[in-house]
Amino acid sequence: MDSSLLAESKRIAGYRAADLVEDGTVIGLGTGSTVFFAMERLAERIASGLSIVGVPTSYQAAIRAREYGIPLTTLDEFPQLALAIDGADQVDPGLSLIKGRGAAHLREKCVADAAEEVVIVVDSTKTVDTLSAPVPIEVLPFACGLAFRRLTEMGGVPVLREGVKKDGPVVTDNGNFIIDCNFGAIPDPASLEQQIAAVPGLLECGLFTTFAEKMRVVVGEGRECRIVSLH
Ligand SMILES: O=C(CO)[C@H](O)[C@H](O)COP(=O)(O)O
Repeated sequence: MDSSLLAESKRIAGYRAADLVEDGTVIGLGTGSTVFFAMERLAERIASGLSIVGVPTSYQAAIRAREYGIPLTTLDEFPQLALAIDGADQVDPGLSLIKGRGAAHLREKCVADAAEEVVIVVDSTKTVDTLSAPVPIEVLPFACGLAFRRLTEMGGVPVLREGVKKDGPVVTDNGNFIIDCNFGAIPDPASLEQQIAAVPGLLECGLFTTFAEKMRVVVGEGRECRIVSLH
């Protein structure tokens, strides 16, 4: 997909998701370029009278939301959210996801858990038959060596994520490191998510397999979009 069609696909998905937001609600604001389009549309709706408050999932989301004039709060203040809008890196037919390109998946998973409904916005290049992208994993720096050992024992190929315009490892908004672990094709993402969660020091991985029942995925393709859910 060329870059202008890709941007249009993201825009159409983001706008459609923002139109699902109801007045008077508290919503999760995910991280990434597709969610920015949802924020752009929310800003338009706020200018027309929509009243919402957002819980940002990252510094990036908070900064952009402020630029758009979206009022913000915290998950501590509102541990129950009506809806969360977020992006994804891959989506399979059972609505399992890989997230975390932006290293924000730990907070994104907390916000998805808090939300009654999760709306995922993607362009059509993100839909796959089987998840296979490297899985981002937030790791306690103290446990990095152990994490490499355990992930290798699981059959993965772990790589410490390095900064761009910053020497050394990426440091997350929570002060931790990110390992991108390549498992090849992932036929049973729920089982892999559980295995990773069982390793001390691995704080959260980018596999999202437990939210499918309350999820809608808005898939943008050029000027069209479709909404996928399990029911
Ligand atoms: O998981 C994420 C950040 O941690 C993003 O939501 C995901 O990477 C999608 O980003 P984009 O919409 O820019 O493709």
